[in-house]
Amino acid sequence: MCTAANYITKDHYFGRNLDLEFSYNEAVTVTPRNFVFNFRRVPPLESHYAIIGMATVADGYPLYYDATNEKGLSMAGLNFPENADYKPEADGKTNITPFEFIPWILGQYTTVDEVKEALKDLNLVNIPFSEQFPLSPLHWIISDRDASITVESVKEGLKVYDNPVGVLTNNPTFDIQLFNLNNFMSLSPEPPENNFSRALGFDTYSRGMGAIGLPGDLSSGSRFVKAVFTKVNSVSGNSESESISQFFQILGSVAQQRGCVDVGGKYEITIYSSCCNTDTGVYYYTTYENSQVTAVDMHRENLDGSELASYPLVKGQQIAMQN
Ligand SMILES: C[C@H](CCC(=O)NCCS(=O)(=O)O)[C@H]1CC[C@H]2[C@@H]3[C@H](O)C[C@@H]4C[C@H](O)CC[C@]4(C)[C@H]3C[C@H](O)[C@]12C
Repeated sequence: MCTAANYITKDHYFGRNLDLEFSYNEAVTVTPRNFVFNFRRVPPLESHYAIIGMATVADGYPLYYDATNEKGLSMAGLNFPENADYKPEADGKTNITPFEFIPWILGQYTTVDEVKEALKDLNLVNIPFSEQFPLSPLHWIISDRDASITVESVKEGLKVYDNPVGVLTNNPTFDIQLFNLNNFMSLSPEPPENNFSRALGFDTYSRGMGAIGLPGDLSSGSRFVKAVFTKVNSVSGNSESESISQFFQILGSVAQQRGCVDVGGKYEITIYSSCCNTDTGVYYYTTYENSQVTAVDMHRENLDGSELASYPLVKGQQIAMQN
C-alpha cells in the first residue's frame, strides 16, 4: 500500500509513502534534458524537461516510482492490484508502457490540462520492461499547483478522474474512494456538537473528539480517508521548514509500522516518504530508519547533460548527540 499527496503553502509540494515489504534498490535520480528516453512503441524523446524523483535504474533506464519535472508537474504510481488492466497495442493510439508513463508525461508536459489532452489518445500497452521487472499493476496521480487527476487503466479502458482532494492510495477504484468520503462529512477538527439527542447531556471530555470515527487502520480505503482529513485540515506556515515538516506529518498519519501489516511472514513498512518542492526542484526524503530529512536539489546537477545522476538512499538513523 502506498499513499501520495500534494500540498500547497507558498510553494507546491508533492510526495508519497512507499509501503512495501522489500525494496528494489530505489535511488533519488535526476534525468537531465538530453538523456535519450527510448520508448518501445513511440519515437524517443531526445530532449525533454529534466526530471527528479525516486527510481530503480535498470539497464541505464530510470524506472520512476514518483517524480517531478523542472516545470513542477508531478506524478506517482501506486499499487492497483486486480484492477489495473493494460492493453494490447492499438492502432491509431499512443502506445506507452506503464514503466514509460512517468518519463513520457513529465518529459513533455507542464500542466494537468495539457496531460488531460494527451491522455485522450493514450493506450497503456501490456509490454513489461524485462523478465526481472514484469508489469506492475499501478494507477497514477498527476498534479500541478492547480489541479490533480487520477489515471486508471481498467477492464473498461482508460479512466481519467479529476482528483479534487489531491490524495491517492490503492484499491478500490478512485470513484469509489472519493464517494466513500461522503460517509465522513460529519468529522471535524473542532469539538463535536450534540446532534445525538437533545434529551441527553454529553461531555466533550477530550480534545480531538470531533474526528471520532476517523479510520485509523492501514487498509487503503481507510488511509485514503485519514490522509484526506489530515491534509485538508492541515495548517502550515510558508517557510520551507514548516512546509516540509507539515507534509511529512501528513504522510506520517498513514505510515506503516513494521509488524502491523503481515503479508505472509513479512511485514509491509513505509520504506521511504518523499516530499518534493515542485517549485524549486528539491526532493526531500526520510526512510523507515532514517528520520532525518535528506535532500537532492535537481538544479545542482547539469540539467543540460545526458547522463543520469543517482543518489542511493541514506538509511539508518542520523543521530545528533547533544552532549
Ligand atoms: C509496489 C510499489 C507501490 C507500493 C505499494 O502500493 N505497495 C503495496 C503492495 S500491496 O498492494 O499491499 O500488495 C510500486 C510503485 C512503483 C513501482 C515500480 C515502478 O513502477 C518501476 C518499476 C516498473 C517495473 O515494471 C516493475 C518494477 C518497478 C521497480 C516497480 C515495482 C513496484 O511495482 C513499485 C515499487
